[in-house]
Amino acid sequence: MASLTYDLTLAGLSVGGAAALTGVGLIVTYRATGVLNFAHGAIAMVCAYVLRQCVVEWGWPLWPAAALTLLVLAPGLGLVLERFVFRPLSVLGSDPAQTLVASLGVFVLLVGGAALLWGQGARADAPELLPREPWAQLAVVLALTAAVGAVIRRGRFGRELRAVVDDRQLAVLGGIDADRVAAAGWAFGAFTAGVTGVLLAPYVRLDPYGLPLLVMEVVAVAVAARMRSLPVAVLVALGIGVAQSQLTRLHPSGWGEPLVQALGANLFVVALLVTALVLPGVGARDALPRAATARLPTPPAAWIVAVVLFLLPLGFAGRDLHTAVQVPALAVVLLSLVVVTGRGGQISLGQAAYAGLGALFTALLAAGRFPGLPRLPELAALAVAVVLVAPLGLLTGWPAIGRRGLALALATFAVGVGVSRFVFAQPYATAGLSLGRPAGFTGDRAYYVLELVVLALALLVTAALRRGRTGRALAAMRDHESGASAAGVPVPALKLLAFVSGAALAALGGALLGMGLRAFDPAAYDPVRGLLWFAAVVVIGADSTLGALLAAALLVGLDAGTRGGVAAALIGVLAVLLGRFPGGLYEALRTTARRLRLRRPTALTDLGSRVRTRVRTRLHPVDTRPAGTPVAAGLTAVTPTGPGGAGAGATPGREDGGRPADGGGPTSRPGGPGGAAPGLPRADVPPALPERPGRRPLRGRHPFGSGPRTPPSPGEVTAPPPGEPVLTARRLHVRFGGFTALDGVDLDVPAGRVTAVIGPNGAGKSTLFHCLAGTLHPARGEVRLAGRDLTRRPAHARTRLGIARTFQQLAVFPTLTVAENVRVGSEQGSVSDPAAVERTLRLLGLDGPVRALPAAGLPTGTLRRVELARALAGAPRVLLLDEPAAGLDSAEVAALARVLRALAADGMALLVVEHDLDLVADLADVVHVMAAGRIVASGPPEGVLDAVHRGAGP
Ligand SMILES: Nc1ncnc2c1ncn2[C@@H]1O[C@H](COP(=O)(O)OP(=O)(O)OP(=O)(O)O)[C@@H](O)[C@H]1O
Repeated sequence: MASLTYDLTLAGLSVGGAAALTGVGLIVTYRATGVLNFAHGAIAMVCAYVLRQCVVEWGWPLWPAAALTLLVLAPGLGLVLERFVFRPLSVLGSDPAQTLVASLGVFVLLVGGAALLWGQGARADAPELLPREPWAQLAVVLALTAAVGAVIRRGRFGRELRAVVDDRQLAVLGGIDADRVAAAGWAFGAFTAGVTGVLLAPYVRLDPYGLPLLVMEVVAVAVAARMRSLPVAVLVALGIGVAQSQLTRLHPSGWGEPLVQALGANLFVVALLVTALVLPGVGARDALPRAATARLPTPPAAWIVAVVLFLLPLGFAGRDLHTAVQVPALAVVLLSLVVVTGRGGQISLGQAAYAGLGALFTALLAAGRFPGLPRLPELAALAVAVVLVAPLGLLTGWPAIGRRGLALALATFAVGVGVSRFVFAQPYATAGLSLGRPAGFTGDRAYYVLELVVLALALLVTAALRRGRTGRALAAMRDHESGASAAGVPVPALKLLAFVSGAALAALGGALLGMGLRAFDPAAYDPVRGLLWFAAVVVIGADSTLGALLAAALLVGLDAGTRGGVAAALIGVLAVLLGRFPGGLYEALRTTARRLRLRRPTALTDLGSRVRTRVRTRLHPVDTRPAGTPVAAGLTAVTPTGPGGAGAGATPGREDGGRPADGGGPTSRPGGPGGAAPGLPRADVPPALPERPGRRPLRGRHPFGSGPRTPPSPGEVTAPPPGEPVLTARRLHVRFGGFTALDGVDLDVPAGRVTAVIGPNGAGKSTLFHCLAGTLHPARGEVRLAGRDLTRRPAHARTRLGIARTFQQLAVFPTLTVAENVRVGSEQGSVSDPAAVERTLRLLGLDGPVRALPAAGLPTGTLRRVELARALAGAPRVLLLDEPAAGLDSAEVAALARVLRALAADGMALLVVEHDLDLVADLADVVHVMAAGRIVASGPPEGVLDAVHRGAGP
């Protein structure tokens, strides 16, 4: 027994050593470049294949071949990837999620390339570099770890590496060559990948799909070490390796046996699930790259072409038709990614798991083997399977609530691998399972017709999820998650909806795929397929249904028409280049076509431009903008000016009757009383706003007056009269670790007043703001809206109850138009008033041509107005503004101040956190001064600001 323990420990150390090497390589690359290299396993596989090629095929001696593979090829591959893939991305200033897609692209490219070069079959003759007992391998691992640790801790390179990791830009300013550091990181990471591949290949299957996946399964080791500590990674790897091999000694009887066997073979996968789903995520702030989710309008002609192309196979016969049967099924699977990733902006690398579960459940139901359910005909089995798999979408939807970017990629990848290893690969679930086609559709042609019908239904579902209120809310969530929350979008519920509907669609497509092949084939739902499908949808245009159809046709058609692996290689190349063509392949083609058209003006385009110029002249009779001026900059000319419009002196007076209402005092700004400010509307007071002071707000009434009144819904908060606190905070305490950021703060935000909070950096203003907005929950204390306790309510719920906010860093939804941005705000608010959008657009001078423009690329001044309009469209009672003047010029600030004063005069409670004391003096009725987490002075602006100016304040 003792010798068995010893042997198993040795075997475990051997596996753990390879895993440790992977962990060390991943950590070094991540620390040097910020990239979690999903292609690590693929590099390992390529190196193993090259060594085998040299030794077995060409008969080279082992050690020179190994030296060439590990010391030249592997680091060279790393350098090439750094120079041609990842450095251009970092030069383009891309976000980390872009590099994630690129590294998936490299993975897919290398896997596809290997399949092309060496075929898809497994090789059992990989040369052994080191003896079978693990000591030599362990020595290599420990020596490498110690050397890397010493270099990082002591050498000059280590200092540079730490500087680059801490702050790349600062390091570059300090004279460090960050590219050199990144190149070294990539070269070393690729070297460790090569060593791992070469050491593992003789003991596992060497094939293009299996080995890379095996290597990536041990990513848990690096994640457990928080992508930092090399010793932790090595210890965790060795520990799991030994535990996994010791598990093989256990042989419980009954139902536990297959479970223990599965655990014994897959403990690294369990670790991956735990680290990805339970531990807090690494790199959790990255979103999906904008390029991957750009807005893609599809011309109707493209749809006609697609319909014709999808009908064509009905004229095929034999093998061609049999192959074509896979296309609609795969298209349905890819549509699931359009919903989850394209529209919802959520990374999902585990869709293959849902597709496979759809096929497996259908097969089990049709065979009468599904526990607790009778045998069902195929079509009924398909429908029930979809219903059963849909809630399993929570497996990835739930982690998505708190995770983004890399952390979400890892979580969804973990689910994909977990389902594959613990369900699809287990004989108890899949042994002897066949999957027939529905009666009446057994022939390929009839089955293809059935698939087309299902595809049409799936397209309708996808379209419904991408249009209207849900579609806009999903796009808002994709574009700016906290902005969407602030607009009242229930982000967690929406994420669950996206993943659940995505799982249902994937299950539907997966089951069709299985029926097409007349078998449940686990390999068809391998996690590597999940990565390939994700990359395919992203590169072709994630938010395009047509893109999904095209991707399906490409993936099936290319592999069938050429050698297996071509489609993967092509998708990989495109994913690697994704940073170069924003919006994906389809958008790149459209842009190129547009440019070509622009270069060759025709009589028709001349005529078109003349007509457009005439229309514009009529719309902008006094528009003297120079060519190229953004449309928004000319809005002043088309802004309607109703009673009280056109500015001068129209700003309502104050109840306090104190300071001049229109900036006439020493704090007044350029732009003048009522003067038109560029970028902000001349109509600084909305047409429907009251001109008399102190108008009392009406319950359920839109702040801009004349719109239809909606009766208050049950539970809706009633606004108190002006001057009375609407929003109150009592005894707020917030601690960050050992640091007290808020120390018993009390605050009242009264109706019809502008309340300002000022203070030095770090005083706690933003923390207080977050507590009021619901993005932070205080440890103690309470927040109430008109007496109603909101302390534990999330941000979107507070918005729905009447608290709107804007952000210091603009929170707009770039892929939505200006009008759609505002609609998102109106649709989630407590008062559902369709006219609110129009009135709000008019109020902020956004009702001209700019309303139809996507927000992306508009000037900051316009975007500030869009954000404010979005906040106002939900008819809030309280408006929280975080540094609203950030990024505006002084004329825009003056115009903004006029709008805000008008809102307060209409009864709204405004809270402004602001550094600009001139604006505070101009705008506020009450000023609170914060210092060290407390409110240290309060009062009217004159007294408080004078004290601050004299230095008596904090
Ligand atoms: N998430 C956090 N973790 C740790 N400390 C934090 C966190 N957020 C804020 N702090 C600390 O709490 C204190 C108050 O921060 P806060 O951002 O509220 O100040 P502020 O008055 O808004 O400053 P500024 O005007 O610079 O934005 C600061 O010392 C800040 O470093």
